[in-house]
Amino acid sequence: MTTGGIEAQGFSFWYGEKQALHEVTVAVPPQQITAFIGPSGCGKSTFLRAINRMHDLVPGTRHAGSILLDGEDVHAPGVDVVTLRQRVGMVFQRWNCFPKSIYDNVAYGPRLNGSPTRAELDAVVEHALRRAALWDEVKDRLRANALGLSGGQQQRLCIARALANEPEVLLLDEPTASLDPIATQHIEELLYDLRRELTIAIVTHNMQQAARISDRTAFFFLGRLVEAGPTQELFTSPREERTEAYITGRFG
Ligand SMILES: Nc1ncnc2c1ncn2[C@@H]1O[C@H](COP(=O)(O)OP(=O)(O)OP(=O)(O)O)[C@@H](O)[C@H]1O
Repeated sequence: MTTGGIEAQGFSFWYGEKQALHEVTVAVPPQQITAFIGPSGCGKSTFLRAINRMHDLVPGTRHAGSILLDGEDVHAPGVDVVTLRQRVGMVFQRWNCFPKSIYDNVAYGPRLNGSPTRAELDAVVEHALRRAALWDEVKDRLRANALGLSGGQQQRLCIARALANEPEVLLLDEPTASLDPIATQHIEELLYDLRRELTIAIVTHNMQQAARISDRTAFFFLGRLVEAGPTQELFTSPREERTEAYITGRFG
């Protein structure tokens, strides 16, 4: 049985000559939310994107070490990147809905992956929208253009689009940074519920958010993982001086 557990082992990453990550070793356990925090430019997004190989298309990048998904190296030869990205969904700060109907946004992945019947597709779309806590708001206008939804609704639609592929892992890169507090709260509640079924990793600049929703927190600084552990422990009794300085606002 697959669980979606992730383990990075001595993972380093370069953009050309620039080394962005230095031997990161960290676990992202299943059925939990893991938050990646740290000052700007410390490598959080680089690490998140490496998990589903978003860098494959960036020329001049390379890595060393490994990132294991269910014990298998995501960079191993023979790994099918399309399948990997179905298993590991990604949501960005700036929601990126397609200029299509709400229905077609969610149906996009399942249509790409097979030839579902209309009834099957209807069921997948409804299930994904329900899981993303959006169904009640859009069920009467599934044919309307997604770009007419509010920012918070579009972000939940992007989550529904990822969920329609039945991923094991959901990666979110500052998903609420462009949202107002109410829309942010909706997303946080949604992630909190989804964590029972998925492995969730979230990059956030908002330490209150990390403290509110995550089970574990990993603190990055200058491309290195400084420390990782249960969120409450990390925030109340960090082991490292640099972690304490960051969470108490002394830098960053
Ligand atoms: N495409 C790229 N080409 C070259 N360097 C890059 C590229 N993307 C990121 N970097 C560099 O890699 C380092 C890590 O960046 P990354 O975006 O992972 O940090 P971050 O912690 O997510 O920052 P932020 O919180 O500001 O998003 C930075 O020095 C950044 O300038």
